[in-house]
Amino acid sequence: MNQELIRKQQDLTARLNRYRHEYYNLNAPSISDAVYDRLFEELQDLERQTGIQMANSPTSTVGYPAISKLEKTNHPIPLLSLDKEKNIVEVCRFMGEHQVMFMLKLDGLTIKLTYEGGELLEAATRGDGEVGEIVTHNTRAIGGIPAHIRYEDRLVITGEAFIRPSDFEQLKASLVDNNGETYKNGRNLAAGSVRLLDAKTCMERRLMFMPFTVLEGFENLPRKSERLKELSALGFTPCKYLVTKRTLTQAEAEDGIKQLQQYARDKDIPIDGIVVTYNDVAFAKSCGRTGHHYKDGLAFKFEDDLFETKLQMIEWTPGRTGEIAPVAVFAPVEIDGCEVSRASLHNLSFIEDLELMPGNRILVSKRNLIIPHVEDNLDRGGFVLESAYPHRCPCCGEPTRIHETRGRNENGEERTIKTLFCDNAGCETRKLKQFVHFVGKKAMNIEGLSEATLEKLIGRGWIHSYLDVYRLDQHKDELVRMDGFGERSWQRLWSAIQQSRNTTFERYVIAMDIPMIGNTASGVLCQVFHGNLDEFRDAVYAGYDFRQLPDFGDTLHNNIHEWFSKEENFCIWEELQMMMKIQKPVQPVAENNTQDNPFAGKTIVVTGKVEPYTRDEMNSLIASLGAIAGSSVTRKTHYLVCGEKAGSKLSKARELGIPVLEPQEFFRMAGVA
Ligand SMILES: NC(=O)c1ccc[n+]([C@@H]2O[C@H](COP(=O)([O-])OP(=O)(O)OC[C@H]3O[C@@H](n4cnc5c(N)ncnc54)[C@H](O)[C@@H]3O)[C@@H](O)[C@H]2O)c1
Ligand SMILES: [Zn+2]
Repeated sequence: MNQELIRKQQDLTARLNRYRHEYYNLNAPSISDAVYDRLFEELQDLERQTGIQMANSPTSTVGYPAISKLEKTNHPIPLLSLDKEKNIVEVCRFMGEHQVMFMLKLDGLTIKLTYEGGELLEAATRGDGEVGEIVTHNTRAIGGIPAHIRYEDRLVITGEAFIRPSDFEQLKASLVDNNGETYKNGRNLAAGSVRLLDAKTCMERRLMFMPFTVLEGFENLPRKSERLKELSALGFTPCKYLVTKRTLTQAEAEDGIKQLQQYARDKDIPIDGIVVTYNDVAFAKSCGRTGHHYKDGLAFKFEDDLFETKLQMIEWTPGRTGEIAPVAVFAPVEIDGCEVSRASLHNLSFIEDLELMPGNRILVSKRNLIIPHVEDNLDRGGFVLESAYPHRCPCCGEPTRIHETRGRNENGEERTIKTLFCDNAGCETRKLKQFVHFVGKKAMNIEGLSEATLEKLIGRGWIHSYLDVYRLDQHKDELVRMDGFGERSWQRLWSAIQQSRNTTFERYVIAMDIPMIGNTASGVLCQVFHGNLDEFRDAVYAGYDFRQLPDFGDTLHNNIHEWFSKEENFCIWEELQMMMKIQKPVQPVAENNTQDNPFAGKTIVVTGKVEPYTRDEMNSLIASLGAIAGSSVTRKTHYLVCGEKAGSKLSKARELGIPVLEPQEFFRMAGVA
């Protein structure tokens, strides 16, 4: 047993160290802070049980050794982390009768500033607490750092460089991290920016600095809060804090925390907790330290939304493409007042990565407060892929197959993704789901054909193919005698079926269920092929390259060609059309326009405000010119129409050498001015 615990401890130490490298050096973490913190606690537990602590354990070291081209500097007074606490009762116990400061726990990157003779000598990051990186060159690019101060003695302060949440929202649209992905949060962007070699780029990141501790200087003042307050007069903006005047009740402590949280929201300051620290400098010093933190303070972290539970089983259900989707079934947990006991596991690779087996303790969250998600497995080890999935389809019993595709995982990294398939075209569940899609709102839109009704109709053998839906009247007599069905239901259903014959290019294409062709893609196809299904089909057989269309890539291109290459698909495509009346596209292509305007067949992207038009109106105008309205600037874009307050699309177009048109010029060329 002990051996097993030690193995687990070593695995977890190695994993957490990998996460630290991603977080501190690459500024691109692959797991959330909440999950990191839970694994950290798990490791602390294991260390207590085994009585062993590795020299490189994250529980006894700070940050991570920095690897970068930046020069290094020593911290004679080590810069440590903070002990974490989620329980307010523990926070009150920690405070005891001491005077404490409640402070914002700023969420950015810690910087230490050293001044001598009133001049800024050096700015450095925390690094591993003993050795940090010199980032003095970037101080001019960070708001809130005075270069000269009216204080002649040596002054050393620590504080946080951060990006305001509202600034981050704007910046993230145009920036990517080390992996070429958009930044997940402002802390990663702030950390990446402070450590840039080039101050000019750093300047664009709108960083702010707020000091929270005076390490050296103002030695005559006995309290931390007094020393911090002095910094205001020198031109700094100290971190917001409250000082206790007497011992607080739990309710008062909670109230203080709420006040600070509200303050941070109002002032647009990013925080990930509240710091509680003894105010008396001499007493604080006497508290000592561990390898990880000083004992004079702690970080109260807001209750995260991770829930520990036990995985009971993995349920597998075939869908309409034949893909068999895994769902985790776990012991119910209450999240935001709802009981949750199931979460999608996406695919086989997701299960493999988490090494999930029934009986494991797992961490579950609700992402964006809606979708339950399995974040991590606390009991890894002993996983065997072969026993993780059913070798026969749970619906039809035919052998399953593992399908491998190149794709991206949750963090956007490219990798092989394994999915489980049932290839049996007659597999009942699969067929049922296909029909559900076929009659759905975006496809043929037949009201009254619920999944339950479809299941009955398929079960009685009345519908095998889509065509059978339109021949249901052959079974009318039996149908009206079916449970819960009657003459009136039949009339309603039959009239809905008849109405659905009057349909559009887009609906028809969606109903055919070509993988990944939904609303947007079918809309583009409708425009390009003038709402004409035959024109589209002919183009496919003539080898049309769909990659030239906006937002179409290799996958969509291949999906279309693959779909049409199957004879049974082609038959349905042709036969079903005979039962349909395809309406002309809503935006009729202005024939005379297409001939003599230069935009026919071109892809046009609009950015910024083009008064007095809304974006939708601009897109309709583009469509009426026989052109395609793209949503992002790529190499396939022909023109960018650039209105007021243009953003990153403009720089992208310039980078790619794509012609940029002023709105007036665009209207003139289009002949609508
Ligand atoms: N997602 C990941 O992969 C990953 C990896 C490593 C670390 N992390 C996150 O980082 C945390 C540990 O990192 P850490 O030790 O760098 O930071 P921390 O979250 O433990 O906080 C300690 C730091 O907070 C700063 N701070 C901000 N405001 C302060 C104030 N008012 N007073 C004092 N200090 C203040 C200080 O620099 C201090 O060093 C973890 O809890 C986790 O959330 C995440
Ligand atoms: Zn099957």
